[in-house]
Amino acid sequence: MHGLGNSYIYVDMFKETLLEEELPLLAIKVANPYTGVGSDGMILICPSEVAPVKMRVFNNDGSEAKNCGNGLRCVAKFAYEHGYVDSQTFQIETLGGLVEATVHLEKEQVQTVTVDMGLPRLERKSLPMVGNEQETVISETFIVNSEQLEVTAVSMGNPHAIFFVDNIQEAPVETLGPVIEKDPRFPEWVNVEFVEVVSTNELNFRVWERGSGVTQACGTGACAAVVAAILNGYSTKGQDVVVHLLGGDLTINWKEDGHVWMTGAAETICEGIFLRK
Ligand SMILES: N[C@@H](CCC[C@H](N)C(=O)O)C(=O)O
Repeated sequence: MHGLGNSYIYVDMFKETLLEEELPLLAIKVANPYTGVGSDGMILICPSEVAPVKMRVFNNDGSEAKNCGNGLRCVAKFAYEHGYVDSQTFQIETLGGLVEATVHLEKEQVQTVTVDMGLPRLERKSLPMVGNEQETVISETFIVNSEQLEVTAVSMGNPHAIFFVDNIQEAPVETLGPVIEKDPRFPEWVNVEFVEVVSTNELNFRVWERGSGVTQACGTGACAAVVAAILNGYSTKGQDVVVHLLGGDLTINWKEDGHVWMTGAAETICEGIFLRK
């Protein structure tokens, strides 16, 4: 399945049994475009004790992440269309906590999904980012490869470093992205986003994802970008902001109550059997 081209191989753990220790290598194998299926990683759709369904996310380097916005929309679509939930609004457990998803239907098929992504966390310890644990990181000077940038750091359950740029076409995604991803100031590494402000309700966005590299879209990253834009005075809370990603658009709203809402597409590509060797 994919959300705006951010593709994962989804495994239905209501039916499959996998050993915990084989998961990282399996993610690497299925994600390989030459000897596997090819994807940004692997997502497990699991039974949960606290919600109808639980999501586990593995990047294509085998590392496990705590959250995935595009993955949540696809898990919601899968759970609804496979009858694992009995209403259009339901909770999904993630390693980052519980979120609420609402599926929107056309002819009984889920086309788009809205997810209450919860509260962004801004203190350094929630990323984590080195420095005073309680401090926030808003437009802080960040020198990398002798270049002086300004970073805003936001956790959406997973860590994001956001850099505002004048022109998205010239954003150094593939050059600085991998360097910042593994910068020691982020001990658990970080997702790196470059954002161009088009207007108060429109952003252009490119991402270098932790553990996966350049992807077509990042749902948690788009949420973090809107939070960062508001923290930096480019936009305001309580309005829809359209984020243009390589794979399409997401609508994000950081509401007055502090919750971030994300709406966007979820699509099934194919279903099949992966032969494990
Ligand atoms: N593509 C995702 C995020 C996947 C996890 C991320 N690479 C991490 O390691 O935190 C999204 O849509 O949010």
